[in-house]
Amino acid sequence: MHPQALLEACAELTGRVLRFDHPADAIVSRYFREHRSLGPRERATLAETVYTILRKKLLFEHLARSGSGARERRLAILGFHGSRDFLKTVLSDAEKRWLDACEAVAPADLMAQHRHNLPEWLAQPLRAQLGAADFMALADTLQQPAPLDLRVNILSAKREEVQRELKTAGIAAKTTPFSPWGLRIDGKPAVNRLPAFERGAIEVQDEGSQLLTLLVEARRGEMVVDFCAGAGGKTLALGAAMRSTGRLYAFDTSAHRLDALKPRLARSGLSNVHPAAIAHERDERIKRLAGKIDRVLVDAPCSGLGTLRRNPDLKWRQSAEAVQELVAKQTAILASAARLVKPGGRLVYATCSVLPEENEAIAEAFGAANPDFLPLEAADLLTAQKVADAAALCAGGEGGTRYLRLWPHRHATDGFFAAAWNRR
Ligand SMILES: C[S@@+](CC[C@H](N)C(=O)[O-])C[C@H]1O[C@@H](n2cnc3c(N)ncnc32)[C@H](O)[C@@H]1O
Repeated sequence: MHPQALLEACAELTGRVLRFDHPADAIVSRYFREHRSLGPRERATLAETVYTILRKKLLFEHLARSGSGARERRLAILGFHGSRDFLKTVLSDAEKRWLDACEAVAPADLMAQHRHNLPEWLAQPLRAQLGAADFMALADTLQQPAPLDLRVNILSAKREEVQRELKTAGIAAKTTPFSPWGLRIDGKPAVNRLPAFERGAIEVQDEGSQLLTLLVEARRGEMVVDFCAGAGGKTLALGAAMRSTGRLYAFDTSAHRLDALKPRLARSGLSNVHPAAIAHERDERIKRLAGKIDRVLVDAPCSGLGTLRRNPDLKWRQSAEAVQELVAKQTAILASAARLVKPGGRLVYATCSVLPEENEAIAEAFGAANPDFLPLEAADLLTAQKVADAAALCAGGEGGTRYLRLWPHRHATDGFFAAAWNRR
C-alpha cells in the first residue's frame, strides 16, 4: 500500500472509532474484514495508530487545534505507528512544520488533563484514591500498550516446557512474577497459530486474571460455579486446577459469549465443564443448586477500567452514570450467587475495575448484610499457594491485605480486585 493511502486509511479508521458507537476492537476487526487485501504490517499500523489516538486523545485533540486539513488526518499523523521518516515522505511542508512544533512541546508545559488523558469523572476518584504522584504513574502506564500474558494449561503441559517450545519458535517468554501458570511475551506475535495454542497448552490471559482464579482454590472432585463465565477465560483455569474432575458450571446471561467458550474448551481437554445460559441471576437453574456448591466465582460485569492499556476506548465510552448502573447489577448478582455456596464453601467476588465503588464498597456492603460469610485475607490465600510477595498485591481490611488489588503501574497486570469469603 502506498504510504499516503495508509495514512488516509488510518484517518478513516480513526473517524469511525471516534464515533464510539461500538467497541474499538469490533470496529477495527470490521474494517479489516472490509479490506481483506491489507497485509499484516498495514493492519498493525492501522490498529496501533488508532489505539495510540484513543490512549492520548485529550493531548492529540489539543495539539490538533492548530495545523490544517481534516481533523482525523491530523490525529492520525500525531498517532502514526511507524517511523517518522516514513511518515514525513507523505506530509506537506506545512504538516511537517506543524508536526515538528507539536513534538517540541515539553510535557511540563502541558495542562494536567493533556498529560493524564483521562476524563475528569474518572481522574478525580483515581487521584483521590492514589494521591497525585501515584495517580500520574498510573496514568502514564495506562497510556502504554500491555504485554501479552499466557496461561499454561497445567492439565496438559508444564510451564518450563512451553517456555522452551516458544523459544524454539523464536518467541522469548518470561515466567510471570506472581502467577505459577503464567508466561509473559513482549510484542504481539500471532500466538493462535502456534502448535502449543492449537493443542490447548496455552491460552491468552492476563496474570491478574490468573491470580484471582487462584483465590477460588478449586480442587479435584468439587462442585464449582463460574457465575459470570463469559467466554470462559477463568472457567478454563478453574477446570485445569480441578484436574478435569468434579463439576464446573459455567453460567452467563449471554449465550453468545458462552459460544466462544466452546472451541477453547475443546482445545483444553477439559471434560468437567458444563456451560449454561441463564436468563438472569435469579434463574430457576440457580435456585435448584442453592446451598450445594463448594466454590463460587463471581467475575462480575464491570466498567473494565482496569483494562485501559488494552481497551483505551472504555475511558471515553464509560460514564459515572453507567458505573452506578453496574453497581446495582453487581450487588444483585453477588447476592444471588452467594445463595449457591454450601456451608464451609468459598465465595469470590472479582472485577477488572479500579474504582472503589465497584470493589471495596460492594464487598463491604455484602459482608455487612451477610454475617454468615467470613471474610478471608487474600494475601494469606495467595501465600498458601506459594505466590511470591502476596502482601504487596493486596490492600484493605484491618491488616491491609484483605483484598487482591492489582494495579498496572505497580504489578504490570491489568487493574483487578477480588474479595473472598468462607460460608460459616
Ligand atoms: C467480566 S465478564 C466475564 C469474563 C469471564 N469470566 C472471563 O474470564 O473471560 C462479565 C460477564 O457477566 C455476564 N453477566 C452480565 N449479567 C449477568 C447476570 N445477571 N448473571 C450472570 N452473568 C451475567 C456478562 O455477559 C459477561 O460475560
